[in-house]
Amino acid sequence: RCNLTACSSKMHPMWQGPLAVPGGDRQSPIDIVVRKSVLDTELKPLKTTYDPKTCQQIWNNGYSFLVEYDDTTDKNTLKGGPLQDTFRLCQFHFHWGETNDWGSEHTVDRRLFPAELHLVHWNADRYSLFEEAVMEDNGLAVIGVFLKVGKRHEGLQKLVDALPTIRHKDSVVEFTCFDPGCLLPANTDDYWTYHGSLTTPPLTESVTWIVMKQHIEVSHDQLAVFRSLLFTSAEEEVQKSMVNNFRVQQPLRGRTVRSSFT
Ligand SMILES: NS(=O)(=O)c1ccc(C(=O)O)c(S(=O)(=O)NCCc2ccccc2)c1
Ligand SMILES: [Zn+2]
Repeated sequence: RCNLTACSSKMHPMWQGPLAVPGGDRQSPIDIVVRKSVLDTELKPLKTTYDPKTCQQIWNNGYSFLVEYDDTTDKNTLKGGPLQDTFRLCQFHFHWGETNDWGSEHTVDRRLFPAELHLVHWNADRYSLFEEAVMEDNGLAVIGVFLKVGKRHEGLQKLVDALPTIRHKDSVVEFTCFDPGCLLPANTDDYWTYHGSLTTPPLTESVTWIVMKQHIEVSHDQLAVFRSLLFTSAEEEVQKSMVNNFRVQQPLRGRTVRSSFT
């Protein structure tokens, strides 16, 4: 519901995105230069409430795979942190590389991670639909969590087991009882936050980004299953592995990245 793919571009998956984006001075992702981030003591701890029963489906949109939630009630909310309003979870998805050497969208002091999780929320205090919020200043709040290769993530396995059933673009399967909270790191009090954009078309500058300092660990094998997905639909003759579905870092353009920790 919250994901009518805005447009699937034929260009290489590593989004360059349209060169001239309206405004274009708050694009994402960015490199987070730790020593240039500014401690903001007003930043509160994040408050997330997620109800696993509102998980609806998992699908391959030809760019990533999305796990979608019922966002017609306030069952899955994000509050606090840098946010003034209550935001509702619409979906979460990942970005990853063809090898463990790269794959994340944000970097920390130029350090790349093998993958990055994005939990997409929209401002339900000000807007009635995701589609409205996505076009508005601060209409969205996305939590970013870096993935590192290490021990197997038990909570992720249910999702990994569903991926072979959505190998091709536009395939959807019912997916229920999944708690997105299990994908957050133990410490959600330490994060960086800045004003940016979607990293996929329409690249709208409507996102308050909240990037977790602490990463989560997944196993090599779990990440390998991400790479078994395809960008292409079943009918296409040439099948292309879904890898490197990240956008390159964008200029900071004078923005300040705030930190909730020293
Ligand atoms: N990396 S990111 O968090 O910026 C992001 C990536 C993918 C998508 C997506 O919908 O595919 C999304 S989305 O769920 O926000 N949808 C954006 C496309 C869209 C625009 C307007 C209406 C519906 C969908 C966000
Ligand atoms: Zn994303």
